[in-house]
Amino acid sequence: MPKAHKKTRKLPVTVNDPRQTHAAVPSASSSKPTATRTVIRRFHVLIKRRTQLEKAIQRGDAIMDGVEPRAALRDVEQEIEELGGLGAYQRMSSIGQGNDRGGGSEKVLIEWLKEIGVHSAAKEANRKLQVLEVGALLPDNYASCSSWIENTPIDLRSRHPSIQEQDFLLMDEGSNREKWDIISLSLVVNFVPDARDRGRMLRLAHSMLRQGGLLFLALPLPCILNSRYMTPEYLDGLLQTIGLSIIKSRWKEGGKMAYWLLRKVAMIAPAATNTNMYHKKTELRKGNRNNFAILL
Ligand SMILES: C[S@@+](CC[C@H](N)C(=O)[O-])C[C@H]1O[C@@H](n2cnc3c(N)ncnc32)[C@H](O)[C@@H]1O
Repeated sequence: MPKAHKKTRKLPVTVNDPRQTHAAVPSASSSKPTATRTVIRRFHVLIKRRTQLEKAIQRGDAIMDGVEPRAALRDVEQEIEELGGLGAYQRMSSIGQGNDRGGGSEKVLIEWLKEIGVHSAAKEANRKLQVLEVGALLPDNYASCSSWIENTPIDLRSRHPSIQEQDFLLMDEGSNREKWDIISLSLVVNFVPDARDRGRMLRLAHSMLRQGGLLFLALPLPCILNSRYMTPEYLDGLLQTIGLSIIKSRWKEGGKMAYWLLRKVAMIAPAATNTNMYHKKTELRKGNRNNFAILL
C-alpha cells in the first residue's frame, strides 16, 4: 500500500491520492480555498458537459451547440484528464470539506442522530444502525460511532480498500429494498450531471431505506438559494412527493452548505399533489442564477 502523506504536504492537482484515512488527510491549509473551489466548479462543468455530449452522440446529433459532439467530447475528456481526473476532484473535495465546513458533514448527521434519540435507541436495543455512505472520500468517517453504527462506504472511485467502488445508481434495487437504516448523500446529488438522474437517486434512496429510515442530504447552498429551477419550498414538495419528510434542516444566509435529515414516509398519492411540476423544468426565479435542477 502506498505510504500515507504527512499532514502538511502539498500535492499538485494532478497527483493521484494516497489511500487515506482520517489520520492521513492533508490539512485544510494545504490548498487555497478559492483555488480548490475553482477546480471543483470546473469539474462540475466538465462532467455535466460530458454527459450532454454523450447523450448527443447517442442520439446521433451531428452538431451540438455549434460543435461536433465527438470532437468536443475528446476535448472535455482531455481537460478532465489534465486536471487529474476524478482522483484530483476527490482530493480537492476532501480539502474543501475541511476549509468550508470545519470538517466532514457526517458531524452534522451524528449530532442530529443524537438529538432525535436514534443513537440512544440503537444503544438500548444493542443493535448497530446500518448506514450506507454514498460518495465516501474516507473509509472511517463513522469510526467514532462504531459501537452503534455499521457504515458501508461506497464511491464511484474508491480511495481506500475499505471503500467499495460502486455507482449508487447501479446498485441492485431488489436486494437493497428496505435494507438500510440510514443513507447519506452528502454533496453527491449535485455531482450527478443529469437532473433526472438526481431525482432517480433520491427515489432509489427512498426505496432502499427501511420504513421510517433516514436520508441525510447535503447540497451546496446555491443549489437551492440561487437556482433558476429550485427553491427550498420546491425541494420540500419534491421530497414529499417521493415520500421523504423533512425532520431537520440547516443552512444560513451567506453560508456555503445546506443539510437535511429526511424520514421515509408513505408516498403521497399522485392525486393529492401536483407532481407534474417536478417532471419538467419550470423557471421559478429570474435573473443571474445557476441552473441546478432535480426532476422526477
Ligand atoms: C464532492 S465529493 C463529496 C464527498 C463527501 N461525501 C463530502 O460530503 O464531502 C462527491 C463524491 O461522490 C462520489 N459520487 C458521485 N456520484 C456517485 C454515485 N452515483 N455513486 C457513488 N459515488 C458517487 C464522487 O465520486 C465523489 O467522490
